[in-house]
Amino acid sequence: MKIKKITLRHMKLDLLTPFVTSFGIEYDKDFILVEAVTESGTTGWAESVAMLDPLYNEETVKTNWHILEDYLIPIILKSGISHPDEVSEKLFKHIRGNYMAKAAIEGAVWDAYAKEKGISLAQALGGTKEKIEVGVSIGIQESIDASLSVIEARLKEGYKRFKLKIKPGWDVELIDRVRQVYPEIPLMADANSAYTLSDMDRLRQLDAYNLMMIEQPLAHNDIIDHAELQAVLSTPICLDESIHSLDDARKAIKLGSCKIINIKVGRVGGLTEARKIHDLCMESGIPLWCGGMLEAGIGRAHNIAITSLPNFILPGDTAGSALYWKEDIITPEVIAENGLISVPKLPGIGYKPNLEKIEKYTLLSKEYE
Ligand SMILES: O=C(O)CCC(=O)C1=CC=C[C@@H](O)[C@@H]1C(=O)O
Ligand SMILES: [Mg+2]
Repeated sequence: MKIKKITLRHMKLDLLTPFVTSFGIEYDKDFILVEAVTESGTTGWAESVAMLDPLYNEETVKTNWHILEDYLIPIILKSGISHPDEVSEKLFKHIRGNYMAKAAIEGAVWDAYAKEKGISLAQALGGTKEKIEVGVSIGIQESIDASLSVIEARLKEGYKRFKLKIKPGWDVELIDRVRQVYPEIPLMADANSAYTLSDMDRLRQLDAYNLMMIEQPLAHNDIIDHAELQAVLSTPICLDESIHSLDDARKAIKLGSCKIINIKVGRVGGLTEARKIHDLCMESGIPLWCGGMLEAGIGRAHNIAITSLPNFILPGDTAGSALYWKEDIITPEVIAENGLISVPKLPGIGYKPNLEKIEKYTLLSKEYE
């Protein structure tokens, strides 16, 4: 397979409601959309999950555009590709970091490859599920009552798991109140690195609430302190930001830094690496779930495909499009019915990019041949 043309688009979609975490507020979503056309005319699509500002990690829309334009696209356009695994294992191997940029173009190659084989992306990855269970990620609200109202609404929609963003001062009281109202719901907390080991006693208070996990309590690039914290917490730690590769996952498991891992395809450099982490975690008895980065429909489609692999045991963040966008850039939109999403059987990502909506939300586009 040979990619003859790549188009980058800087997209901007307005979130239905601002998304508040321990590190900032997102009112709308800027991201790069990658379109790759093969010599036989097949088109593959993927999204970069890099944010406008370097708040989740060091990558941004601008750094991605530079790495894609000056390094990754020239490599792809001059290479023959017999399998998408070659993109990360060979073609991009010498390029350090920039995982979200790499994942964006590797994902488009995977989509095109699956389409040329006439199989779904899920099938191409080795997925086994017909449906996936999904939950919701609920940002920091103006009040605990507001958080309770959001949970009530999502519970009625049938979502399978409730992730609450926490930070110092918005943690124990919040979880306590939620547990008073909802003693049994599958509940977890995501701290986005808002704590340090000095907060150990405060974090241990959360052990009283039967949380599924506490996600990324400590520094974004740490696995040592997380191992010390996990040794005293009965609640499983889930790592998100700390895991960028198969090697990071291996070391975190070896050290006992976590009992669960949140896979984000963009954070780990693409679907090939995500599948390798999946296989290691399956051998090691570490359950996975697929995290979200407020993706639009094409990114959500990739998340659905990877979540179809068997060790994605826990509900992920890939909720329905309607929770995020007035209108999505795919048809049909991603629909979660009673917290379940059917894994598409059509070739590739299984959702049709909506070119009219893509143009509507494109701020800038550039073609590379
Ligand atoms: O896409 C979703 O609904 C998940 C959103 C979400 O929880 C996150 C998005 C982006 C960065 C973080 O704030 C956070 C996460 O850590 O998972
Ligand atoms: Mg997270």
